[in-house]
Amino acid sequence: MTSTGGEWDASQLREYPFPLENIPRLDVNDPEVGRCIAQTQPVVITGSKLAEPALKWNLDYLQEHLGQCMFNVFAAKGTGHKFMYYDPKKAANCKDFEPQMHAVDMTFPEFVHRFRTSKPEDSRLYLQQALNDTVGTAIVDDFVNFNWSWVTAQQRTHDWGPLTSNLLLISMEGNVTPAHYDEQENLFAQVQGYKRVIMFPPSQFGCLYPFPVNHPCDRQSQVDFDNPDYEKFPKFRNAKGLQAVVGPGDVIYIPMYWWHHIESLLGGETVSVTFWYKTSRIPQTITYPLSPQQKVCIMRNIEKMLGEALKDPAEIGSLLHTLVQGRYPADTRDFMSPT
Ligand SMILES: O=C(O)CCC(=O)C(=O)O
Ligand SMILES: [Fe+2]
Repeated sequence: MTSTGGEWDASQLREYPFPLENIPRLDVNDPEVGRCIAQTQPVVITGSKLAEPALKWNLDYLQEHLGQCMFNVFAAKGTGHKFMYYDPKKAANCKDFEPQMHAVDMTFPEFVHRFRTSKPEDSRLYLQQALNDTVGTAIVDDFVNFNWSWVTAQQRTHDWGPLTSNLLLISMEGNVTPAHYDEQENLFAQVQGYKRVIMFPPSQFGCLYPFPVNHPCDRQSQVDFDNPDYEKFPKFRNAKGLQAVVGPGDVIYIPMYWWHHIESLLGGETVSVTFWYKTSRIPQTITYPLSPQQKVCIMRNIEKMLGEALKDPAEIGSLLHTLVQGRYPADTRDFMSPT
């Protein structure tokens, strides 16, 4: 992959053991964009002007225009660079769980000060704050001037549900959001700096070994991409990804249930804004075989149902093993194909 304008170079990209192909990069007026979204295939969209008023959102501008509210900031554990999300509500399910980051909420000027004076031995920071009406009037003015007509047309064309939130992400260079999938459609607008996005389709669920649904790290891969444990996660050898580098003005479509790993490249802070939409309504006719997305949804529901039925998440694994071992090999076609 090469940089289009020389703003980043390939030496900044971390090295991983899996093969990568490029995500298509298309102009907003290219009809192929609509086809990619309709087929839930990732695509980088240029020229949409989705978050154009935010292209000036560097730290100085934001400090001047953001309100005095407290912001959600995460600090990575130790000197680590990974920001693995976890659900504090599920932490009670795992007595030995040790989060890899913790929340350190602060005002924006405090964040900027810590950001600018940070030394290599300090914890890295990552601000992840929902854009709402407490963020200051100048920012609300910019927000109102986003290209809502384009994004709402996408929502309508693809029969998505309501917009649920816009997350403002301000990252230090070199921070990594490890591979995970979300349960919403995402038009992710890059406004400052460059991010590398690596994605894997939902069909690679088995290669990426997500944590159990009742674990605080639900939806996150258990595989450490920097040091994969192939004994524990042998199918990670079969993982094959797609990648793109997004810069100011680019929008990348991250379809629901698609795995994504995101690195902030070197060159100062990176700023992004997400547009998360609920997925489309249940189709009136279901076609078989089901899609990999539908199968992920079924697996999640089975895990949730077992958790509720057993009233103890620790019992789910042994029940599932008893259900499968010696009974259901990976391919049951030999003895279960209908005539
Ligand atoms: O940009 C990042 O670091 C993470 C963003 C992400 O996971 C998302 O938008 O769903
Ligand atoms: Fe995500």
